[in-house]
Amino acid sequence: MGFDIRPAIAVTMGDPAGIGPEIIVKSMARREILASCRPVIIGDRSVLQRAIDLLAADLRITTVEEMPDRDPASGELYLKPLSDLAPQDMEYGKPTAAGGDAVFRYITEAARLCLKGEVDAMATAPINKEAMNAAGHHYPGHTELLAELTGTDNFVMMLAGSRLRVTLVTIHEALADVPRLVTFDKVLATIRTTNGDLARYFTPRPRLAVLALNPHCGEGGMFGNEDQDIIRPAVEAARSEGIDATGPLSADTLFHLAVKGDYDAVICMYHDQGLIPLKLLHFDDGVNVTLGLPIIRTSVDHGTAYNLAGKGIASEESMVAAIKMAAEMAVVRQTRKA
Ligand SMILES: NC(=O)c1ccc[n+]([C@@H]2O[C@H](COP(=O)([O-])OP(=O)(O)OC[C@H]3O[C@@H](n4cnc5c(N)ncnc54)[C@H](O)[C@@H]3O)[C@@H](O)[C@H]2O)c1
Ligand SMILES: N[C@H](C(=O)O)[C@H](O)COP(=O)(O)O
Repeated sequence: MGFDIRPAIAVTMGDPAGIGPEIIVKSMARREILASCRPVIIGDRSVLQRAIDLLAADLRITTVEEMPDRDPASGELYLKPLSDLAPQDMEYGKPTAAGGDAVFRYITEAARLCLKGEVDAMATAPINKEAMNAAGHHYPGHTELLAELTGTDNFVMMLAGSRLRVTLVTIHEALADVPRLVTFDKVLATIRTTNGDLARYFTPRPRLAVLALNPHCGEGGMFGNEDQDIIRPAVEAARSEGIDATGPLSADTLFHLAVKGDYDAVICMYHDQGLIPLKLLHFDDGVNVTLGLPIIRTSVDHGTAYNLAGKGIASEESMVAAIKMAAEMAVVRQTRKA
């Protein structure tokens, strides 16, 4: 049994100075979005209207307090307004603390709506983390903020495209800190969470590749001991729990095999180990998914792109893919419950 009506998806507007509002408007003009879900934007009326005007989109805003239990009419855009930004706080390419505070409220409200079951999932447009921190909200990104809001200890960042999925053991960390943060517990927790949520939403028995930290898996200790001393035991522990994990595997060749189809996801030790190959293949349509949360959250795989903001030329493909994936995950969850 699926939904009686399409799943409700809260779409947070992202940094008002970036491309978020315009890629949302472009996405909402796409037939496939309304065919898959009932979106409600959490954001700012003036900023959204500016994006509609910029793109000359045939859309009109309906302000809502609660998620309506009917599909929007053709061209109707549901907006839950949470800010009323002044002109100086919505200038293209100029992030401000007021904008950073607004995005914090959009994300917090979307998470609350998900936790209360008023919407089925959330999809986020890009934020500027520096602006959010300047407003006093000290989080490296959405992922860590949502983990705190939902009381989640074991959360994992996944970026996914049709050819490759990567998950990360460490996320927004200085590279110099990574070796210290790659611990047995963290690697094992990442494998478990990746396995659990991939099985729940994407593929019944995930085949997981676990990458080495060092070149050639440390070459017997010549280039580091983490692979043999930490990652290998964590993979063995996961295998003893019945998880189909293999590793540590040399990162340089592994992506070639994963893209050929040998693995359903690649577990990477640090941000750019995974995100460089992912964005190389899927910059246009990749989706960022936070695994391990009690709610469904997806996002674009790119940032605020200030160099494009206000020009109307930024691609909406990743936003479209993120909203559609959130809706698909909500349907899978609903079907499982029934
Ligand atoms: N999900 C998120 O909220 C998220 C993700 C990544 C980066 N960020 C934030 O965004 C800000 C800028 O980061 P950055 O410069 O590293 O990355 P960025 O993704 O904003 O820009 C990198 C390059 O990609 C281009 N680009 C990005 N999105 C595009 C799109 N939709 N269509 C066409 N071209 C696009 C930009 O023009 C730029 O040349 C930072 O504050 C960063 O923290 C947020
Ligand atoms: N690491 C992500 C990327 O490069 O796409 C990005 O920073 C998003 O992080 P949050 O989803 O935590 O904001």
